[in-house]
Amino acid sequence: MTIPAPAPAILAENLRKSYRGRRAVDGITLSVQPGEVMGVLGANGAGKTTTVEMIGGLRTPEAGTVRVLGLDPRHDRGAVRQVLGVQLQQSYLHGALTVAELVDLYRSFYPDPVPAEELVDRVGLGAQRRTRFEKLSGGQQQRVSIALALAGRPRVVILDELTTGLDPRARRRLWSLVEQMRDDGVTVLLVSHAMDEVEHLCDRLVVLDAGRVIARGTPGEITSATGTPSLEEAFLALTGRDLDEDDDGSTEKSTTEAEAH
Ligand SMILES: Nc1ncnc2c1ncn2[C@@H]1O[C@H](COP(=O)(O)OP(=O)(O)OP(=O)(O)O)[C@@H](O)[C@H]1O
Repeated sequence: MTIPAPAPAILAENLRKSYRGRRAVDGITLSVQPGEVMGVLGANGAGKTTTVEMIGGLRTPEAGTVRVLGLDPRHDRGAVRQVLGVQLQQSYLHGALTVAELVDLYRSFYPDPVPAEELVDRVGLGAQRRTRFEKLSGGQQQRVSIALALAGRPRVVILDELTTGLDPRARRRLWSLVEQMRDDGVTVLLVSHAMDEVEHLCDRLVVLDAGRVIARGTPGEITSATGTPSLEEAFLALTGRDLDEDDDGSTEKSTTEAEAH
């Protein structure tokens, strides 16, 4: 007897989105299995944030479908909010509120939230509980937005640029947090620029370039498919640019899918 594969925790098919007539996301399909940590890697402007915002129901796709645990984030908003936690790149949080007030506010959205103290301690902000959000450092603000994404015990989490701008100790702390999520069976979609982060945390990844998936697989599968010794060199070989270079869509590039499996 064959055991059927579990339904994907995230399924996005043929997503498209343009801004002022220019395609930012051009037919992206990805699926993430329950409990998997999936990386979304790409240079600046490759379409990573637009993709995960569509998956999170924060942006409306021009075409394509999204399901999170079988739910449509745009039509089943209430139900999706109970199972999905989103940490966004830009923070829309109210600067005058303290960490404790923000945590209390977000906890109030859920029937069985994580206790406030545990949430704040998990991201290492116990000492900043009474500090206003606007007075925190960039890294501390990022950690608040992660704590808020975890407030409702989500089964699926989207993390956009988890550790950008953080010092090495803060990065390691957040990596442990993601490892803990994985141990708890949480599905994670992780947008990143950082090769070491993706290699360390992700079971599989998609590489985006100019709004398309140009490679997918485990970090090992992608490096061996490109015949390169490291993920960084695989990325260079696939895109012809390094991760700090902007993707302004004006350069010529391969649009062939280098599927690693
Ligand atoms: N609100 C917007 N209005 C107009 N253009 C946008 C908007 N958001 C994104 N874009 C453009 O769409 C393209 C993809 O942007 P997106 O933010 O999705 O890429 P990204 O891979 O997340 O980049 P980064 O790593 O810099 O965050 C870029 O060319 C960007 O300039």
